[in-house]
Amino acid sequence: MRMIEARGLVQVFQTKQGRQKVEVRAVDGVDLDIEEGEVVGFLGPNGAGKTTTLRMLTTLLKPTAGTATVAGYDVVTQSEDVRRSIGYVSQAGGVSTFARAGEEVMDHGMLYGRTKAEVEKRGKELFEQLQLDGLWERTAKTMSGGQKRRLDIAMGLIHDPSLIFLDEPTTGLDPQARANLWEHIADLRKRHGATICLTTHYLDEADALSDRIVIIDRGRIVASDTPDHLKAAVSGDLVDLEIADAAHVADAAGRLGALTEADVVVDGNRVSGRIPKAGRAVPGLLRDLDHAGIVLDAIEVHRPTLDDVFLTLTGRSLRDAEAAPETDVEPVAEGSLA
Ligand SMILES: Nc1ncnc2c1ncn2[C@@H]1O[C@H](COP(=O)(O)OP(=O)(O)OP(=O)(O)O)[C@@H](O)[C@H]1O
Repeated sequence: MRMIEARGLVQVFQTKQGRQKVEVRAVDGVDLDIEEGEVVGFLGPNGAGKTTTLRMLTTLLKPTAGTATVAGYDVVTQSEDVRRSIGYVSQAGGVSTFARAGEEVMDHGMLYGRTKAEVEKRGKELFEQLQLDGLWERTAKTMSGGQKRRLDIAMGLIHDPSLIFLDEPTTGLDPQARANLWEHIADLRKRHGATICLTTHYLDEADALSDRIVIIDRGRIVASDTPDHLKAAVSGDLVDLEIADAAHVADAAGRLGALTEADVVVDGNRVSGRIPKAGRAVPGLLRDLDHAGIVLDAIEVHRPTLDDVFLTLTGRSLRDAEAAPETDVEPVAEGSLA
């Protein structure tokens, strides 16, 4: 079953910049098809439009233009049905600081029409699966960042949704808590066959969790494929040679250059270049260098990263795009359905 189908989704915010009214096209024509059981990571720099896309798909924001069905229901005309079918964990999280964790999760489940007995059973299962055992009676105020985030996820799952939206699930967590949460997210799919959409600006997170990565930049989808295909399609592997004798550097650069259409970079005794399928090409290169009497001090081969992919697609590195200053805008209106 197709869980998400979006065509031409657009979100325009009316904002003020000083006295002037300006329009921000936060999402600018997004088409998207997501099948049941897929884990899809939306990757892009701050302000790319990831959260806004998610808010339209979760019915929190009415699209300015375009259409979308989620779990088979239209996000505008059947928003109640969409909401019943999905779990949504926002960037800010949904748990209040002072309520007892177990009670709050149960209350949330009962909002979806589940009985007290059902939500208690399901809630306790989730606490165990998400390593929150012992915290049922505790308030979120006394929990660590990682525990709070896992509690947010328990809230998002209490009504057994088959489609889950996680907005930046691990932002602000330390590396260990992030790795732990990744395991839980991977487990959700394994145990429940859930379809998961998550947004992130962490390359390693998108890579580790997603079957498919949707790269978003300036409100548009610039690529959508498996992490391996994305990396293979847009850039070769980086081969970095350190030449023992400086007199051989130019010769080595020529031999590496014969394997690639990309530029070869020479820096002192180091020669590097991107070549497609390095695993296959490097043995031949080493034999060639050896026959020519060129001795290497070192060789390193790096698979392309998602940052290389982003750079090839947009001309900017994800890190530079993140660092770009945000325009200071004040929202005037948004087409909220809530
Ligand atoms: N309510 C709003 N009013 C005006 N502009 C908005 C509003 N919400 C978002 N924007 C703008 O829309 C653009 C997309 O924002 P969005 O939050 O969707 O990006 P994002 O990719 O999720 O980034 P982040 O990783 O920072 O959450 C940004 O330029 C943002 O400033």
